[in-house]
Amino acid sequence: MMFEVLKNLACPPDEHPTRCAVLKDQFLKLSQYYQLRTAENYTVLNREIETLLEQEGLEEAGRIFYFSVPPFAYAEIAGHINSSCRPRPGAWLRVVLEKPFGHDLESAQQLAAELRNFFKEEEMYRVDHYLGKQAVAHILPFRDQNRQFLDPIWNRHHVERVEIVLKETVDAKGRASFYEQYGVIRDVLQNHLTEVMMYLAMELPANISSTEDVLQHKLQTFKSLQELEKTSAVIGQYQAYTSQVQEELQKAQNYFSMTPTFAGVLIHMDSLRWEGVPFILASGKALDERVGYIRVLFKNRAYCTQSEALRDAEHSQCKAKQIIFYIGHGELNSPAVLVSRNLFRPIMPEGSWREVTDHPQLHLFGQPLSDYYVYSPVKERDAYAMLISSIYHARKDFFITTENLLASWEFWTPLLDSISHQAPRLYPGGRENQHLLDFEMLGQELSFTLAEPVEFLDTSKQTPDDYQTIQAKFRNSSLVSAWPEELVSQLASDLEAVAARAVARSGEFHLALSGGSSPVVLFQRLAKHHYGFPWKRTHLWLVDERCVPLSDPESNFCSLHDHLLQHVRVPYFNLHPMPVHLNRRLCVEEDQGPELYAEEIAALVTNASFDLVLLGVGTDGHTASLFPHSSSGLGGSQAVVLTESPIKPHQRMTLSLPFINKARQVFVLVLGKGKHEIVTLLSRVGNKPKKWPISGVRPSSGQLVWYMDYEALLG
Ligand SMILES: NC(=O)C1=CN([C@@H]2O[C@H](COP(=O)(O)OP(=O)(O)OC[C@H]3O[C@@H](n4cnc5c(N)ncnc54)[C@H](O)[C@@H]3O)[C@@H](O)[C@H]2O)C=CC1
Ligand SMILES: O=C1C[C@@H](O)[C@H](O)[C@@H](COP(=O)(O)O)O1
Repeated sequence: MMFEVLKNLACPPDEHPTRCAVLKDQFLKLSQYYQLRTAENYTVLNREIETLLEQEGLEEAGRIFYFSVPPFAYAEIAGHINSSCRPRPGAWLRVVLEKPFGHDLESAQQLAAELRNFFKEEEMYRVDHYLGKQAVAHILPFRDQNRQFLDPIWNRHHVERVEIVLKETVDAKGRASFYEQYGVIRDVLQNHLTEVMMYLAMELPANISSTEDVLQHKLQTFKSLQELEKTSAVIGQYQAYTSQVQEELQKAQNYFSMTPTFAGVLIHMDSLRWEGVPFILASGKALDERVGYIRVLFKNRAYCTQSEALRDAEHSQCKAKQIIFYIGHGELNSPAVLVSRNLFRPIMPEGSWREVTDHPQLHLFGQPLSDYYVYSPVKERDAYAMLISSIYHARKDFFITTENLLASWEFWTPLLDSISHQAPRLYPGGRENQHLLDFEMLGQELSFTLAEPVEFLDTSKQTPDDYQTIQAKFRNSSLVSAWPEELVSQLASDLEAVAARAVARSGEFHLALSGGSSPVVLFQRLAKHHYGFPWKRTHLWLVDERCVPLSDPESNFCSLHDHLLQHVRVPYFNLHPMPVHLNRRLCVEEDQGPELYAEEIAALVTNASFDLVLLGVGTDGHTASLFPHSSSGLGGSQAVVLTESPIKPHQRMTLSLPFINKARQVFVLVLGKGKHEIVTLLSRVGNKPKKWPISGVRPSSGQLVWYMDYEALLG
């Protein structure tokens, strides 16, 4: 058995064959093979270690246990080590764990909790082998040693974008049982590429050798990551994957895997340094080349007057400016750090990195190699060799702590959930992929640049007579129905048309908007597709508000700000948030917030009649913050009232039903299967606002239009 293992062991490429044979021999002498199944097996192992130490007259420094076992076995093995195999007091214990460390936040928390029962944090070494790769391990030292050059430019004013990429030519053949449960985001992006991103984006600690400081700065960066939406990612799957899964997992011929083998994800950060800078993470199997790199591309604002022929070719300010940490493989076929010559000459540690000056006729990222200062390691080292040596030296810099791990899962899990039923784009694999997987950024969203070719379309996704918008009646009012994207696009266009008519008529447009999740897609659509919208003439009012500070993420105004206002130019004096936060108190009756809002409306809106009110519907039939059996707002003469919601946050401020009914137009947006039941019920009931407040929405002299997607309408 040991000989079999040894046959497959290789020494580093620069090790002389004779010395390699000696090393293997030594390794064999020091190795013993035990099968560890029962608690007794571990007790025997412990006894034998102690006997051996005694025989050799050695004092034990410590023990390393390397868990090269599936994660389901972790807890059991950890328990045995803890109870029977800990070294004597004074000697250390180090356990090495390999990913996967969970599947999502919940499973990672569970695994972490199980391990915590047996090991202290400092005893655990969670491996992310990318942190052992030389180019990655050099990011922080590079940033540290080149502070003088980087300080002014390592920020949103100078960085155009950051790309962190791991492309592979291999596919998942032979590993389907693992890969099918994980996919590329869990396999590569959640760990390797995220860790690299942290090294690039974190604030640099004064002392980069302080593991604790590095960790704290990393955690701070995790906090600044903007939440990922479904539209933050594009996913693909190589065509042969499903048949490999069918074969390896003995699945039926009609089994289709939804596991992505390729993903591109767009990440933004809410930090002073990085706000607005796109971080693009991409990885995939069965791609055209094997390469890993990190590319920081700087903005180029120079205009060069002289013709190209007369410019200093290497240092011209008109050339692209970039810093590349080349992880390996690809055209260079070795790790490297490259800095555009028109940026600065980097300071590199002499003993471990050397400058490469004989440039082959290579082009890297659009530039000849001679345009860069190029450095490569003096001695190439395997990532695992570096990590294992760190374990011996108790250096924890390159390992993943529990906090770090959970912060990463917390960030990725919502995206993983939101795309779990999304069909990945199929790609043929290798060079044949051509431009199929190219993607582009549009604001906060990513999309493939090419439309999906017909031969790859998954017919199960096609919808009957789709993409047509149905015009019909619902509760005797106009109904527009379509698939969600078309519906929202129609609603946004109709809204712009209403705005244009109102501005033509009166010079201004008074629009009252609801909160909650449904209008968010509309806000995003308006922000990104309606550049002719008369925002300067638009007054924005709130239909309802939660009694929280306006900066609270629960606040409707905050959501309106994040998804719409920050992208368009509405004069600030045309913004009318509800006064829920007065005298440092939230919705206190004596503060008379509702009365103040009603006065503001009366002062600015002709006849106190909004041009357009946008509403939604809750599954219980509530609309605005008017809930079933509410004691206020369903009748009476008040324009604005305080109400109680059955769900948190309970206190609300809302326009009243009679006041909503004064509007010139009311649009009701209803999205999703979850609303089908209430829609069916509403199609049958009359005017019963006490039971179902939405049923009382009947503008007295205005128009009501329902915008419902097919799932809400047809289930
Ligand atoms: N970095 C990566 O992408 C991947 C890492 N891994 C990790 O690499 C390691 C090895 O993976 P594979 O060789 O594919 O795993 P495997 O499923 O082939 O199992 C490895 C060994 O664990 C032993 N084992 C299973 N249950 C055990 C138990 N209760 N007690 C003691 N031994 C037990 C098996 O006998 C086998 O020798 C694991 O830690 C795994 O999580 C696995 C796949 C991908
Ligand atoms: O951790 C992983 C997941 C695997 O799917 C992937 O093939 C490897 C790539 O690592 P490397 O060959 O070192 O670039 O890493």
